[in-house]
Amino acid sequence: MKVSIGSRGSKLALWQAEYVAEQLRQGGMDPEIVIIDTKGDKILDRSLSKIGSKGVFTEELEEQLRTGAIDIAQHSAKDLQSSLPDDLEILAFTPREAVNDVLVSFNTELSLESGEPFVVGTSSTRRVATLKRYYPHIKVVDMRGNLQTRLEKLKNGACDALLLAYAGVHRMGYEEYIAEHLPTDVFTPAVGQGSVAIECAVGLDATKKARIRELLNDPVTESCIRAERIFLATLQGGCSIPVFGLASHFNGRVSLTAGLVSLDGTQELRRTEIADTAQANLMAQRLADQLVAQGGGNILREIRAGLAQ
Ligand SMILES: NCc1[nH]cc(CCC(=O)O)c1CC(=O)O
Repeated sequence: MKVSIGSRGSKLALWQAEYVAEQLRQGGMDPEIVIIDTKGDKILDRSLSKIGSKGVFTEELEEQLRTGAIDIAQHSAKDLQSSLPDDLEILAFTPREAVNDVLVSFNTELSLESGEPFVVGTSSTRRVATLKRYYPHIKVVDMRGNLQTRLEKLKNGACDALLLAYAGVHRMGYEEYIAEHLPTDVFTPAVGQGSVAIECAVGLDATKKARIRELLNDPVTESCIRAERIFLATLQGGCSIPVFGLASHFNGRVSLTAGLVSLDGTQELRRTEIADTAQANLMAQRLADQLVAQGGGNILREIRAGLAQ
C-alpha cells in the first residue's frame, strides 16, 4: 500500500520523515516523502512569537492533507498547534526520545550551574524565561533557523552556547557538542518534545489509517502527549508561549507536571497531578483549569501583552 508522507525540508524534518518511512516500509507499506516548505521555514528574520503561534510550521502541510496530495504529515509533536481543525486528526505519536533540553557548545566545559556568565542563543520563550528565572547571570540572544544554521551562528561567535532539545541534537548526530544535560524539573520541556506526530485528514482511507497507526503509534507516548496537549489547549499555548508540560507513565498511571513562566522570569506556576491512564485527560483538564484560576490566567494575559509589543 502506497503512503505519501509530507515533511518540511530541514535536515531534522527529513531525518524524521525517513524514520517514519522506514517503519512503514518494515511493515510492508510503500512510503514516499514529499517536501513542503512552511512559513516557519521561509521567514527567518523574525522571532516565532512575532510571526504568530498558530501553524507556523504546519499550515502548508495541512493544506496538502486536505487536497489528498499527501496521506500523512510528519511533525515534531511539539510544533503541532494544540487544537486541530475538525477535518484533521493526529493518527500516531512515535516513541519518545529523551525529552530534556541540552546546552550545546564547542566548549563542552561550559555549564549553567557554574555561575560563570556567558551568552546563550535561543528563540524559545520558554527557554528564555527559564534562563531569566534560574540563571540570571546568563545573557540571551535571539536565534532562529534550523539546527545547522544555529550551529553555524554558534561557530561564528554569535553566542557561546545554544539551548536545544536533546531529541534534535541526537537525531542530527551532534551529541559531541553537548556541554550539559539540563534537568527536566528546571527546564521542563515543551509539550510533545521528543516525539514525532503523524497527522492525517479525518477522511483518509480507513484501512490505510489503521495500518499506519498500528506501525507508528506508541500507546504510552500517546497517552502522555494527549494529556499534555489538553493542558496546552486550555492555556491556548502555541509553541511561542513560555508554557511547559511533561507527562510520564508508570504502573498504569500518568503523572503530569505542567505550568508556565512569565516572560521576565519573575513568576512561575507549576503543578504535578497523577491519575490512572483512563482518567489522564480529565486530570490534565483539571490541572489546567486550576492553574488558570490560581494566577495562571493573569500571567498568560501579561505574556500575550508582552509578546504583542
Ligand atoms: N521548535 C523547533 C524544534 N522542534 C522540534 C525540535 C527538536 C525535536 C523534538 O523536540 O522532537 C526543535 C528544535 C529544538 O527545540 O531544539
